[in-house]
Amino acid sequence: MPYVHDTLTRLAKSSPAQTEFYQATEEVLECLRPLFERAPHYHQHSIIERIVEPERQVMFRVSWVDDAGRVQVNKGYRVQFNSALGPYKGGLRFHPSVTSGTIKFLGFEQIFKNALTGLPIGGGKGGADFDPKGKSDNEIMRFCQAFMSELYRHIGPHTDVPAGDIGVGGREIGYLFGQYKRLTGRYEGVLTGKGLNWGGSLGRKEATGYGAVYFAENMLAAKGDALRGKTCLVSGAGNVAIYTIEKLYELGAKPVTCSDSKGTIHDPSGIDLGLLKQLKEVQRDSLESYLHEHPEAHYIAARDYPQDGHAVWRIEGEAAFPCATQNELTEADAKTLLANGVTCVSEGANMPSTKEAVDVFLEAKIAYGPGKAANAGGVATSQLEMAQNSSMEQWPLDKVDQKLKQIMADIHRQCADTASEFGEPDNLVLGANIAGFRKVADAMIEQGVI
Ligand SMILES: NC(=O)C1=CN([C@@H]2O[C@H](COP(=O)(O)OP(=O)(O)OC[C@H]3O[C@@H](n4cnc5c(N)ncnc54)[C@H](OP(=O)(O)O)[C@@H]3O)[C@@H](O)[C@H]2O)C=CC1
Ligand SMILES: O=C(O)CCC(=O)C(=O)O
Repeated sequence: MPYVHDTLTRLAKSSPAQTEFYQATEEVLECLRPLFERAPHYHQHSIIERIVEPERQVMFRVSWVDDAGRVQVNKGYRVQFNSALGPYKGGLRFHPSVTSGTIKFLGFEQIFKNALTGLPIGGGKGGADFDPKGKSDNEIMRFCQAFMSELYRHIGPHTDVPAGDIGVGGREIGYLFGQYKRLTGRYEGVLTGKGLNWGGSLGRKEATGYGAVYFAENMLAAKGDALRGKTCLVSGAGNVAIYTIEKLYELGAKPVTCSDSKGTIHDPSGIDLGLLKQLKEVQRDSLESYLHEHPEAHYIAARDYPQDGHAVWRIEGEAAFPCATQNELTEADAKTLLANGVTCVSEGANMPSTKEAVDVFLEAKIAYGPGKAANAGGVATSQLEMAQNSSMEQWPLDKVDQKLKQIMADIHRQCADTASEFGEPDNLVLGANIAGFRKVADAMIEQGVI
């Protein structure tokens, strides 16, 4: 299929050094080959050439004053990738590793993820190379205010609705919302993940992690299995990891690991969830402090990780939930997971498995849920927050959770049905990419050349 190859070659030339973006586009476009054979009209409308180009990208300077009175400067980004299905929707990431390529890969993934939810949301993403670690609350506030002082002119409840991602949680959304309100004079649903007494939705904080566990339960049910009684490996120790662990306990599984950027905790008796929340949500402390309360647990410092992978994936378990960051699970890790008896991998993070690791999972035909399907519960619940904001309601937790459960079951069904339609019933990567793409591509064709 020359145009898949040509598009990838052109991207590699026009977006040099954007390796994560290239990785994400290559996976999607390669999966679309069998669809293009059956439906040549997508090529006639140049859909893939259009879909890999963001509709709009803004890059801006963020200047702010630290506690010592020094002026600090960061780079800010918002990529408004595709609005065929609705207003741009996607989180903001504050992390020192952020580049324009990171934001583009996340925005590209978001297009298909949001389409899979079946809700009217387009794809976008943003962020900054700002490191929230070690900053005071006042410094975080001044940074967020400076960031929003530029971003506010590009967003709105019917245009583009940002939310959280790595380094952006309830505290940051609060400061960003306050500054938007001050600059525009409008109290409206321009961000999601808001505080519960000022427009937030019950269940949004928990939704990504809960959704990744619901997705795993759906994948296992299709194979006549369940999470109950399984030992589970979770990476990360942030929003997604914490609520993955919480839901695993609720469903009768035993999560035994978590990790942050400095190291991994392995607690064979099960992660102490209350302590994890205290350390990460309240104290913003390193995971090493877990040992003060649980000296019997094991701590593996990042410097002692295997050369070719991550410590979490070398521990024995039956189901795995990568919930930290991109490319955190290598080919060697994937092989170790299989050798240790893992039969289910559900990705809470975005693109956490390298391409080679994904190939290992697909080859083995285990229950493998790619991030754009398995972690879609977060953005889906953000859309439920938008719906509550526009009708000036707040729904009870039960209602939000029931909707989340249904959305995750529907996403699983769409991915599985589409995979079967294309002759690879176990390949949910193929299913997710084709099912998401078709919705966006059809809408783009119906809306004309824009
Ligand atoms: N929040 C959401 O609703 C959604 C998030 N996601 C994805 O889930 C993943 C986690 O996000 P979230 O939990 O919100 O973020 P948080 O900032 O709450 O937590 C991130 C966790 O991952 C660790 N981590 C981050 N970057 C690295 C790195 N480069 N190396 C090692 N560890 C790292 C952090 O360690 P430390 O504590 O040391 O910083 C932290 O424990 C991301 O891939 C995100 O894109 C996907 C869908 C929705
Ligand atoms: O809730 C949202 O709008 C976006 C969540 C997100 O960033 C993601 O799905 O990766």
